[in-house]
Formats: sequence, structure tokens, C-alpha cells
Amino acid sequence: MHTELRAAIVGSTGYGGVELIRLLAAHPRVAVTSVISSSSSGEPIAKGYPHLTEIRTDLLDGVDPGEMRAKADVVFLATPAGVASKLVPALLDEGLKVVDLSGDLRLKSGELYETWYGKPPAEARYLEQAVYGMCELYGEQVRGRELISNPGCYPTATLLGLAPAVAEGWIDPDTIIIDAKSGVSGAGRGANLSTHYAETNENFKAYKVNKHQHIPEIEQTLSQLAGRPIVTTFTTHLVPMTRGIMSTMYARLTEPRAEQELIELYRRYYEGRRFVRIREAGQWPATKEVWGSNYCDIGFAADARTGRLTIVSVIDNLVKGAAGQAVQNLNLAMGWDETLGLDFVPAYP
Ligand SMILES: NC(=O)C1=CN([C@@H]2O[C@H](COP(=O)(O)OP(=O)(O)OC[C@H]3O[C@@H](n4cnc5c(N)ncnc54)[C@H](OP(=O)(O)O)[C@@H]3O)[C@@H](O)[C@H]2O)C=CC1
Ligand SMILES: CC(=O)N[C@@H](CCC(=O)OP(=O)(O)O)C(=O)O
Repeated sequence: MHTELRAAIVGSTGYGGVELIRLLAAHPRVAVTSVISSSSSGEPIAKGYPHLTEIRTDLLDGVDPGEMRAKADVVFLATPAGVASKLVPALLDEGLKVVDLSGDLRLKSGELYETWYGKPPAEARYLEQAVYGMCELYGEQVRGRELISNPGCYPTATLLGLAPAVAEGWIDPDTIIIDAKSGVSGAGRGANLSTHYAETNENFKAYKVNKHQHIPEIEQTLSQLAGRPIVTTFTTHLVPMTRGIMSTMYARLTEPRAEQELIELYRRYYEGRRFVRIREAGQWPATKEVWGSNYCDIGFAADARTGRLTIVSVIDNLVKGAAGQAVQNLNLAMGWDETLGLDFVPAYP
């Protein structure tokens, strides 16, 4: 197979950006031809990330849509909220395909974006044009698309864990409670008070309770799956580990179900989707079991005593939660096998 697509990465000195460089280095049909930085153009990427020494030695480029078009066919935006909304119009005008890893294009309502992100939204036509690339739920809609909005890390673990049971009406969506935990790399590379070592080591804390920007994203998809507006309770916690998200979800079963029935429902729903692995009854997934990989592993327990279902879903936030799903989305948009460049098992232990 020969290389046929040239890729540029914006925000390449962030964690999402370097993870894209790592994954695309092993992709059989994509070559990274431009690694772009708003802060360090003219420097080798290996200066800030020596682990990339052998992968890329070119100097970082500046952010310029015209220059990107000369070098690339697709642009990955691994930039903070508020950047894609400004860059996307010029990139699309240049005829570039765009995969945005930030939250800028995920919500169809600009008003909701402004409320939860506290920034001006992208123009409505771009919110309309962007396809929400939750691959295992909307993969068919991604094919051939020019503008893809890559889902958030928490919504990926959470929605993959809830979708089959909500879509089939096996749980009451009004009763869902989501208890989520993330490793510290989820906050990006920029150091701040709440993520430095002394604050996170041997510590475990809740944050952004009822205020997290992923709440409307989760509710948007839950509402689509349920066919009516759904609001939910979502609490995030910071765990003293580098990678990984675990979302533990609770909801009332609409009728009694055995675990085996749930396992079969989920396996049917995700049939043919390589990156969702449903565990056997009594097996609980752990973050280390998906570390460095594009898998989402899901386990269940149905409690006959309380009538509630517990779902545990894990991902690597930087792979399935960001760069891996972005590559999977590009594969789907190009009509390629969705596993290209992602077909490896997790690193363990
Ligand atoms: N970390 C994670 O697990 C996940 C992150 N995301 C999202 O992906 C995006 C990237 O996250 P992450 O890599 O962790 O964040 P980082 O903070 O590690 O990196 C973001 C990078 O964006 C670049 N940047 C900053 N400001 C600007 C600007 N004004 N214009 C252009 N580029 C800018 C910087 O790189 P440079 O100086 O080189 O330009 C910076 O290193 C964010 O939107 C994040 O919310 C989504 C899912 C999971
Ligand atoms: C641990 C940690 O701080 N995680 C970040 C994840 C942010 C993220 O990925 O942001 P978007 O998906 O909105 O772009 C947070 O909870 O805000």
C-alpha cells in the first residue's frame, strides 16, 4: 500500500498533537508533511519531545492556511477551544479536509457552546456542516465528509457505554448518573496549579461538578438516542495516573435483565466494530487494559435487588479519547478500513 494522503497537525507541541504524530507515523496511507506550532515554529519537534527524535526531524511550521494547503490534504486541529472556530473557514476555503479534536464543533447549538465553554461559538453553518465523529455510533455519516468534529474524551467512554441500552429502551435515561475519572494528561501539557505533581500525587479529587463542558455533548447524543430531551448528572474526578478514563454509569433497568442478555445486546449493537470490546459477565475493565490503544472496553452488572444497571467503560483519553479516534475518523471519511494505523493491542502492564 502506498502513501496517498498528506497530513498537517496544528497544536503539535500539545499532548494530542504528539499522539497524532506517533499514530500517523505507523499509518500505511498517510504521511505527516507539516507539523505546525503557534509558539515554536522554526524549531525541531524533538526539542520539546525527544521521544520523537527518529520520527520527525523537520522544523515546525507556522499557522498559515495557504501554506498548509501547499503541503497537506487534511489538517488535524489539536488546539484549545476557541481556535478551530476561527481557523476552520479558511481551511475549508483552501479545500482542506479538517478533523477538529477540540470542543468547538461538537455542539449543534452555538448558544449552548457559549454557555458551557464561555467563548463565542463557530458560525452556525460550520456547526451544521460538521459531523460528530463518534465512530461506533455515527461512522456511516462520516464517510466522504470534509469537516469532522472529534468527540470529547469523557463523552467517548460514556456514550459508548450507554448507547445500546438507551437506544433499545433497556434503561430509563432520566435515571442515568455518570461518575467519571481521568488521568492527568487529559488536562493537556500546559502546567497549572491543579495538575502539578504535588497537587495530584496520592490525591483524588472531583472537579467541575455540574459545570463540565462535556455535559451538553453527552446530553446531545443521549437525547438523539432516546428520541426526547435528556438531562443528566455527570461528575468528573482527577486520578493520579497519566493516561486513562473510567466512566462508571448507573441507571434503572426498565425491566429485569440478566447480565448475559446485556452482553448479547451490546455485542450485537457493536458487531463488526473492532474497537469496542464487551467483557464477559463478572469481568470489570481497567484503564491499564486499554493503555496506549484505541479500544473502549465495557463491563456490566445488573442488580436484581435494586433494579439498577452498573456499566463500566474505559478508554485511553489520548488515543480513543482524542488522536486515535481522530485517525479512525479520517479512515472512515476516506472510505478506508477504520483500523488502519490503529491495529495494535494495548501496552501492558
Ligand atoms: N488531552 C486529552 O486527553 C484530550 C484533549 N482533547 C482536546 O484536544 C485539544 C488539544 O488538547 P491537548 O493536546 O491535551 O492540549 P495541550 O494544551 O497539551 O496542547 C494544545 C496545543 O495547542 C496549541 N495552541 C495553543 N494556543 C493556540 C492558538 N491560539 N493557536 C493555535 N495553536 C494553539 C499549542 O501548541 P503550539 O504552541 O505548538 O501551537 C498547545 O501545545 C484540546 O481542545 C483538548 O480539549 C480532546 C480529547 C482528549
Ligand atoms: C483531566 C482534565 O482536565 N480533562 C479535561 C478534558 C478536556 C478536554 O478534553 O476538552 P474538550 O474535550 O472539551 O476539548 C477536562 O476535564 O476539562
